[in-house]
Amino acid sequence: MSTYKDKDQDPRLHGIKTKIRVVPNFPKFGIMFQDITTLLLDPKAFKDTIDLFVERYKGKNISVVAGIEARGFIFGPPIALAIGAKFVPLRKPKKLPGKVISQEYILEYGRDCLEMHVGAVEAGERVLVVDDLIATGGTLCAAMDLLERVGAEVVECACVIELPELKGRERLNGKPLYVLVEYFEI
Ligand SMILES: O=P(O)(O)OC[C@H]1O[C@H](OP(=O)(O)OP(=O)(O)O)[C@H](O)[C@@H]1O
Ligand SMILES: Nc1ncnc2[nH]cnc12
Repeated sequence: MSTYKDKDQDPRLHGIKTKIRVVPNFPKFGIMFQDITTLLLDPKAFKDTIDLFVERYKGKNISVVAGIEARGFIFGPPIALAIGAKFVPLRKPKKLPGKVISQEYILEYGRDCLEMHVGAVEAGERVLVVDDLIATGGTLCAAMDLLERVGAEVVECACVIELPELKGRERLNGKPLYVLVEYFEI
């Protein structure tokens, strides 16, 4: 049996999790793909998602929301606008036109890399890192490494979904992670 478990009792969380479609065996056999495109089709559930993050981060003196390509680009910008922060895209290789710093990371199979424009984030800035999902945690780790290399302070990582069985949270070296829903395969 697979299921989502509520993080807390906020009734908006139930609506959000019912809108996430789980697609078995995509993109390969054995993966239970968490499809957030169905959440985006429901304006209330999408707005509730953004509102929950905004309620948590408003007034926390965060000047940067860093969103991870691709799905962090969906949730990050509305959060940034609502809390009065700038949005900084962390992109896959060779997409950003300016001077970049790069951080490689290990995936379950193979390697990938994230890049950030030099000068987009300054030393001492307080940053929220946003993505749709944490699985093994490799992507969020690379994002935090990039930001910390330029002297920024990562306040927290925020994701819509966590796959706790993959233990990604343990790879974050104690950095706080806030998620709205957890998905368990058993
Ligand atoms: O915790 P991890 O094991 O690192 O996995 C999480 C990452 O995987 C997915 O992105 P993906 O790499 O599939 O890229 P995409 O959003 O460009 O499709 C997801 O959107 C996260 O960014
Ligand atoms: N199960 C999953 N669903 C969606 N995106 C993912 N990225 C890594 N694992 C994933």
